[in-house]
Amino acid sequence: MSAPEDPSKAPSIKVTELSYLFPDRSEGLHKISLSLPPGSRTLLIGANGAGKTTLLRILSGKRMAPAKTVSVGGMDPFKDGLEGVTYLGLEWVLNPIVRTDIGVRELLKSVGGDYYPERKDELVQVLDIDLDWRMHAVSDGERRRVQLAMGLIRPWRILLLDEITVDLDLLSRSNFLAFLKKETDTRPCTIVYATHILDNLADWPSHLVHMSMGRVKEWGPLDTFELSDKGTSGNSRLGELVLTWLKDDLKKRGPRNGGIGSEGTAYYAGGVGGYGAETRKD
Ligand SMILES: Nc1ncnc2c1ncn2[C@@H]1O[C@H](COP(=O)(O)OP(=O)(O)OP(=O)(O)O)[C@@H](O)[C@H]1O
Repeated sequence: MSAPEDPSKAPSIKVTELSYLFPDRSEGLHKISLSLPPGSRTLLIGANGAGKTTLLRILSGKRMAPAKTVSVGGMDPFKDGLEGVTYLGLEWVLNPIVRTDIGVRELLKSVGGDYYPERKDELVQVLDIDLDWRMHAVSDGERRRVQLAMGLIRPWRILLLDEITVDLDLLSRSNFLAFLKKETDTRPCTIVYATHILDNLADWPSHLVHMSMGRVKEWGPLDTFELSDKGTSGNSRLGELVLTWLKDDLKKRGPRNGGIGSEGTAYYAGGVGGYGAETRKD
């Protein structure tokens, strides 16, 4: 067994005045600055469309940022094609191989399971995976657990997670988050996790980043945020804080489509061609 590595040697993430235009010239990110220390676990929070995926894709080197605006472990992720950065997002989730008639053992082997047998065994246990499953015959959540094991077997230095835990049941997700926390505590690695699900997350992050409309509105270590007194547990206090952020962001953004909804359009009861989810009983 190799000697344990020093967690303090983890890479940091530094973003300086980063603005980003999409190919259609619309603005994706506006003057973002962040400094996430080695070994940090950052929660990236913001409404749909806030810019979380855009930022994560830049950090992973999948999109090019202007020179000197992004440094991951001292390198430019796009130019230097970073070794050790794992980005797990939608494209990765949609990889069709995980829907074919293939066994879990074979899949895990194909992503380095034999090179990292201890990590493989730990992930199989943490994610409660049956090595005899065949991927065309598992549930969505079981498939996602296998995918997570596949993505995490190689010992990454930076992990960028773009809400890929939605299919996990509460216990699997909780075990998974505990595993990630242990990783940052015991080896040099740093995590940024974009999520809308705050269950069991109160004690997880070291840092919070709040994004809205392509900007970072506030960020910093968790203990610098004032958590609401309304919730009794840490979980609901984090939830209250995020709810306040999102309501405020929505108010600042204003209604879409010139506010036609506020002029009486029936969104739910009947909605578009009776597609609405709510049923009026009167
Ligand atoms: N290729 C593109 N060209 C133009 N605009 C885009 C492109 N991709 C995304 N956008 C827009 O940029 C904004 C930010 O998108 P992004 O995917 O980063 O949001 P997000 O915070 O990850 O949202 P979600 O929580 O829904 O995943 C959205 O308004 C989206 O419509």
